[in-house]
Amino acid sequence: MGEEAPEYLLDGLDKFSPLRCDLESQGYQTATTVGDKIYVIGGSDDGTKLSMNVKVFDKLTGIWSIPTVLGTKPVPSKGHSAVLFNNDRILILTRDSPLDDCTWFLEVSTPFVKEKNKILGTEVVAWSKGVRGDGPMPIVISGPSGVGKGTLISKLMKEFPSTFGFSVSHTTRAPREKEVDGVHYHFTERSKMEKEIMDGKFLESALVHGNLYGTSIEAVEAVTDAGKRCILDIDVQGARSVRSSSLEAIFIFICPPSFEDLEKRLRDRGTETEEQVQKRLRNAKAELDQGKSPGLFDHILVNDVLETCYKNLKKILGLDETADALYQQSMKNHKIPLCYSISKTDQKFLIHGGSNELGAATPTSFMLDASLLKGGAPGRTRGLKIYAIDPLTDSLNWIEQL
Ligand SMILES: Nc1nc2c(ncn2[C@@H]2O[C@H](COP(=O)(O)OP(=O)(O)O)[C@@H](O)[C@H]2O)c(=O)[nH]1
Ligand SMILES: Nc1ncnc2c1ncn2[C@@H]1O[C@H](COP(=O)(O)OP(=O)(O)O)[C@@H](O)[C@H]1O
Repeated sequence: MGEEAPEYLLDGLDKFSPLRCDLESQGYQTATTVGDKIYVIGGSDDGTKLSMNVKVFDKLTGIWSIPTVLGTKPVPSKGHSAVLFNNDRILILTRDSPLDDCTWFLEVSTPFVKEKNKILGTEVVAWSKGVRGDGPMPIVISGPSGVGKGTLISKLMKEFPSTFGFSVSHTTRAPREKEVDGVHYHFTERSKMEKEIMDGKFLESALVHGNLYGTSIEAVEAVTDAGKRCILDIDVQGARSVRSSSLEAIFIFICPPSFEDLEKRLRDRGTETEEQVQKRLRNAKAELDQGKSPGLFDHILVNDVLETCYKNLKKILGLDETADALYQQSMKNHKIPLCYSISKTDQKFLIHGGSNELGAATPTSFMLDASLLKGGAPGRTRGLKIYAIDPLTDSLNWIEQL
């Protein structure tokens, strides 16, 4: 049978009891030891719900520090459990939370965190939300200026408004006439954006046609937090950066039927000066070459007749969402109980919610299978499986895979 998971509550901090009292009074809840460090998580915001702030105690130096926290932390809950997982991240299970919002990972020494650590020169931790199965992967769409990326994305968002969400990039270029700040782009100052890039807030950034463009981690998370599948419209350099990051995505490159068509579309759009058009056409040649780089794009679509290209795009994205909608519903209907015990066997966790007061067929115990995890910060941690346990037999008899 499985080992009992240690109680990663503040009891682990006996040695530092004055600090422990202080931490308790501030609402800190769990302390997890990873190597020479203790990660203390919690914090009270309004007295009823507990927040997810992080403090780190270095056992070697005896110094507490507040790390740089990347990614969006879980919303305040009525409490949480913390269990070390794979020695590089802490599994956080929030109490009294719907199944689609209960599993989080605080990454403390994953490759992403180590890289950011090196760049920023400070202690870094990163939040990543756990999602079941493969989850819908973000979609990266690239292609030269004027090829029709925006047009295709708008069609998709219009036809499937609750399925897709657009990752709103930051840019230092000036807004076009009909562009709205925060909707099409976050229009920003160069120095401000450069500082935010240095602070690790961006998933990727690139200089394109003389301006700085970039995808913030927050932009991608805002879409996934809304339960939508994220679409990124970024240039080939950005696609390359995302490809080499730990964010798993589907990469699609859009080509024009001919260079002449591209030029005509760009001019007819009428949003650029002649000088800018010339620059974009010059860059288009290199982009079209790079689009063919082996292993970079999963799919190449020619946007000749718009409707045909759109149909092919939908085919690639496998737009049968019925099964997913049913699944999402069941994830919302089931909840991790307020009180539970948690035990761990290899990479599986048994969350035992005790007796079911209603005596009804509502599961209060669950099994979380984390043996096939992939991804992680700066994106979601995918591959989780959650099973509800039959409350009538209270045995390891999975009634359904949620
Ligand atoms: N790397 C990167 N490229 C971006 C981002 N946002 C937009 N782009 C790319 O920047 C280029 C110029 O975009 P834009 O100024 O809107 O012009 P348009 O493509 O002609 O409509 C396009 O190739 C976009 O795909 C971003 O966040 N990161
Ligand atoms: N298949 C197509 N045939 C003809 N014109 C198109 C097609 N797709 C897009 N367009 C037009 O080309 C111009 C550029 O498209 P847009 O979506 O802005 O490109 P991008 O976002 O790639 O820069 C727009 O005026 C758009 O209406």
